[in-house]
Amino acid sequence: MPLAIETESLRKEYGDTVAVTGLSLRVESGSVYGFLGPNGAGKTTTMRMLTTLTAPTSGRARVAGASIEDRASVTSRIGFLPDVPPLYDELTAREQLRYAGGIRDLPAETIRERVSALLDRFDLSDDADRRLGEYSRGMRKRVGLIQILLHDPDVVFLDEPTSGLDPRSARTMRRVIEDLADDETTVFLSSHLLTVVEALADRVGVIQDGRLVTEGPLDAVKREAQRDGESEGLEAAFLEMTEGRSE
Ligand SMILES: Nc1ncnc2c1ncn2[C@@H]1O[C@H](COP(=O)(O)OP(=O)(O)OP(=O)(O)O)[C@@H](O)[C@H]1O
Repeated sequence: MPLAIETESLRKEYGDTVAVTGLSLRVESGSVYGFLGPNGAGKTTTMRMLTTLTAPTSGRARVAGASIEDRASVTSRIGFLPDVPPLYDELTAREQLRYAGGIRDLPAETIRERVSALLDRFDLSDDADRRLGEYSRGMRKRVGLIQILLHDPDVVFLDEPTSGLDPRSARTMRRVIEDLADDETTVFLSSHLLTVVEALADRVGVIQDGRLVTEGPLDAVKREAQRDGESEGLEAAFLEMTEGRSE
């Protein structure tokens, strides 16, 4: 299996704070990788390094076949949905998406077709000509997601994709993530919502205090937790593996 993401001893310092250290990860193409950790563990920093938004202090990484030092190659092959999607309140969803397609240098006809098709798929066609300032949080997440799918990326990074969504919108988001994986898109999914990761991920990594404390297929991580713990499930695994180390 080719690798969609490969990192070697990635480290990021902010002044005296070590946000991420010794991070070595391998994510297979077409898989869904769940990246779990409590607040401040280093999830966002990792995603920002892998999406070339911030440079590591040391270490190396390749994403979608290119080094993260080669910003243009990486960004042309990936999409990144941050926790709060970057949208212009004064634009309508359709205007925002056409603008985003233009930044990607997509042909106008491709933009028109893909924007319409994706608005339809995400149930936003009826609201496409309303201003984003009037959109709910869930609707904004969906527009943010369409925005990063316009150029048909090989790898998508989703930071807390279901946070703040009602159950119905969260279910839609989970279905979209499944569809992406079915289409061979690699999904790197960061969340502290264990249910999301448990439902979707092939492999999981648990990060705590900037370090990867466990990594592997979902079943193996669960088994590891069951050997030590009393209760079942990834939530128990997660709590076991993060709580013990924060003292
Ligand atoms: N720009 C920055 N300047 C200084 N410190 C930072 C910066 N970004 C992150 N940090 C610090 O790095 C550590 C990791 O933060 P990060 O945002 O990556 O964690 P996280 O796992 O994404 O947390 P959350 O779930 O709360 O978003 C924290 O101690 C944080 O305070």
